[in-house]
Amino acid sequence: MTLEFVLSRQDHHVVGRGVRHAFPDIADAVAAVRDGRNVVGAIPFDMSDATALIEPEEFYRLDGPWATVDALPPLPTVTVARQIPDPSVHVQRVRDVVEQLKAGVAEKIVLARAIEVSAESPINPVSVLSALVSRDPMGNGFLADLSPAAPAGRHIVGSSPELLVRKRGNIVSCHPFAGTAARSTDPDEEARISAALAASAKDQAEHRFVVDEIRAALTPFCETLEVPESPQLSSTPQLWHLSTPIVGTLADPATSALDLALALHPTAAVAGVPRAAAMDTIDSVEGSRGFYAGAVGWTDGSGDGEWMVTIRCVELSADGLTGTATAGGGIVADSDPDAELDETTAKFRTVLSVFDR
Ligand SMILES: C=C(O[C@H]1C=CC=C(C(=O)O)[C@@H]1O)C(=O)O
Repeated sequence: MTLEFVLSRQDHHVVGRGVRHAFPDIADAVAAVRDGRNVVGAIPFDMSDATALIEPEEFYRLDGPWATVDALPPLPTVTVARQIPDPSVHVQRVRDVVEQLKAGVAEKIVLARAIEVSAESPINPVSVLSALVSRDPMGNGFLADLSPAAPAGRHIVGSSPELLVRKRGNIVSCHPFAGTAARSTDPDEEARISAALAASAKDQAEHRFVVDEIRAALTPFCETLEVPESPQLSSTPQLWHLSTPIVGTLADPATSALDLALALHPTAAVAGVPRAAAMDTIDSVEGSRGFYAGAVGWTDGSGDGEWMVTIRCVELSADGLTGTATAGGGIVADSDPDAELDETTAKFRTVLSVFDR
């Protein structure tokens, strides 16, 4: 049976194989969960686009991060075919957005850019997933077949550190990330970089927008909600981030993880504040984001589930010969456009480094 879906975390992983039913329309997926069916897959950034959600034929959850015993094809060499847009255009876009923010159009807007790579032989999505999970001490990784959203055969694969929402029984948790600094191999530099990130007023502001928005979105669902006053430092192999673990108890335990994901998505970690103004700017500046900056995850027939923010990822074409990685960063009024370009470059390393020779 084909592998349609994997979500790997440090303590467990979920796999979906085969397609019993595809849900290009999110409302059908929500109804399926209410009927006690398992739903897995990917939700696009723009909810008016088709979703890539399915009820798999086989659904299982096991302890520990995902790993495979199958022999996988090695990853091919890739070359950068295109940058979308050219890096200088991205810098100019950030400059323009900073001016808009200063003029009061919005308070925060997340801008992204893409790198398209060409491969000499097909990139196997499972090989990418395997490389990503084995390199991440947190065991984070995801793979989703995007066929339900057509055209068939595309996959999105990545390693996101950002938990959009998890629901177990009546406990709901979120772990938003926003505010970034590239890591160093030098321990003294590492200490300096992480301390500077924790002390950065610009990054703290960027982060606060996300936490405030999540608090507001979760409050109507919760009996209790614990939101720490200030963020903590979290790391991935490439980056330092500010992050805030949020935990609540649900007023109605029948609220599913998918219901909660839809109430939260897209957060200000990928869109901005106010959301509508940010989405308008993103749409007019970048065009469609597809599944980047969406949500990827699962909800089982009991309503429990887990959804990650779809970042640090690459979308693979159906023939596997092209991969498009996308990375973005939150822009606020005092953002530095050149630093924002560097930040996206550092974020691309998560997925593009798997092709390094
Ligand atoms: C939008 C992305 O990252 C988000 C998550 C963590 C830090 C972010 C930042 O510092 O801007 C972004 O909000 C991305 O990786 O493409």
